[in-house]
Amino acid sequence: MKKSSIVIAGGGSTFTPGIVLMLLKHSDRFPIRQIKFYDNDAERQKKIAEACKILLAERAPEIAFSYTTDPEEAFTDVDFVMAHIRVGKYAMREKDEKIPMRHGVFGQETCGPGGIAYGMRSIGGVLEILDYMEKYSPKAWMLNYSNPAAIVAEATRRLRPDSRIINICDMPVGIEERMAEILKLPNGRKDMEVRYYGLNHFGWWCDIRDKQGHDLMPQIKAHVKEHGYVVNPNDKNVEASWQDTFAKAKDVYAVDPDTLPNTYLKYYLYPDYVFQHDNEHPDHTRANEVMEHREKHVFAAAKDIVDKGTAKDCAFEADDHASYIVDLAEAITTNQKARMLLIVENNGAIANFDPTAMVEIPCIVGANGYEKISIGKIPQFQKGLMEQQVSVEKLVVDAWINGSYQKLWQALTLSKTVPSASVAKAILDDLIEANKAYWPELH
Ligand SMILES: NC(=O)c1ccc[n+]([C@@H]2O[C@H](COP(=O)([O-])OP(=O)(O)OC[C@H]3O[C@@H](n4cnc5c(N)ncnc54)[C@H](O)[C@@H]3O)[C@@H](O)[C@H]2O)c1
Ligand SMILES: O=P(O)(O)OC[C@H]1O[C@H](O[C@H]2[C@H](O)[C@@H](O)[C@@H](O)O[C@@H]2CO)[C@H](O)[C@@H](O)[C@@H]1O
Ligand SMILES: [Mn+2]
Repeated sequence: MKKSSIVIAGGGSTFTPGIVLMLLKHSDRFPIRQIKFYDNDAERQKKIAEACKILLAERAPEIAFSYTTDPEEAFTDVDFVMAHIRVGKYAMREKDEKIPMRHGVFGQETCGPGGIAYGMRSIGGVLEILDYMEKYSPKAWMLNYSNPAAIVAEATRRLRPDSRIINICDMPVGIEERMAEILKLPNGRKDMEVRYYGLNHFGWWCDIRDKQGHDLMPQIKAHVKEHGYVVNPNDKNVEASWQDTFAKAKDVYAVDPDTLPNTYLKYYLYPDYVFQHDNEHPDHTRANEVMEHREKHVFAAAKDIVDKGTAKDCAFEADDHASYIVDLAEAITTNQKARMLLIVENNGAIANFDPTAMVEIPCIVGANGYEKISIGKIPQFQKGLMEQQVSVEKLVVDAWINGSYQKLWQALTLSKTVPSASVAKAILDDLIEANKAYWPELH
């Protein structure tokens, strides 16, 4: 079987070790000849890369490994670019989450004003690495995790319509794993076949069946009605804020019991609850939790490997976040025709929704990319919510392309998470100040 060459863009990411371990774990179905890391922060990347260098030398010496900040070195001779950059890093995520709070609106990484600010930073960064890929490895595929995936996907649709980029998200993967646990399915989520529709971080399951075609929705709904997506309330491996999110799915589900919701809908259906909950500790948001936990844990594990000179018994862990990107790469490499949720241009897959919208729906993935599964007409409730949200995302891309203050004010004003045009303007003016080093100049 063909051996692939991969560059991980955002090599200094806290998720990089998990992806490397997942790649090694699945090397039988997706063999690799080369792994490279690319980042624009040499110091951050070096800490992760030097640890992964030791791990790979010990566990997979046949794989060529290198890391660089030089685009030509990074993007030459690759089959896949696995992209998970965070433009502005956690310092800017913290601002995305805290600035809206000053104005009575919740702050979040990818949703509401925080997601809009993040999108205005990410578009340039993702286009830059996509252009590097097309320059140095034009036949490669970019498998993009960089967030906010909805805005990044709309920007690449508009500005790089012919690019070989597939935008993905692992939130449905994580929720489906929980559904499978609720159902006690032996092979986890892979024992399910789902129909799902929406935008990224803004979607619903409308049909879930086992491989024999039996309807699994009633049993899952009965659980979610009582417990949300919480499986074990005492699971020490789940951070408290994530446990809250899984529990809140109960109230999100109550609004439309005909479907099962993505957890992110809580931000749009209960923005008041989220703000009140987060405003109990406005100086300590999710970004602070991630810096105190995941970032500290991953970089401490990397340092431990380098200090000891071995990755034996190291604390690096693979996670489901990584398996999805491997599934996608394998499906393309082996023309597997695997059924996967992707963020793709609608073009009629959802019959009564904007054909140019980037929607998250099941696709069949093979060597030439993907084919969309037809969803048909969606209900008025979801259609109305999605039309508002997709318009926000499109206005953000308009603002980025045209350097338009007016369009970005409209995007914030239109968001279901912002109460008025005056609050939107106050948040916008603060975000402009904080993002001077990252956003295009607005006029
Ligand atoms: N799509 C999904 O479902 C999903 C799931 C998890 C994480 N993510 C995303 O993955 C990304 C990484 O997350 P993280 O928490 O590990 O972030 P992180 O800050 O730990 O790592 C991001 C890396 O990207 C680098 N970077 C920033 N701008 C860059 C640029 N212009 N070019 C090259 N490198 C650049 C940074 O230096 C950093 O090393 C984020 O965008 C996050 O939102 C997406
Ligand atoms: O607050 P964070 O940085 O921990 O998570 C934000 C991301 O959350 C989702 O990804 C989760 C995924 O759903 C879960 O199964 C597990 O793999 O961890 C991931 C990262 O926590 C979401 O899909 C991403 O877009 C967010 O960036
Ligand atoms: Mn996601």
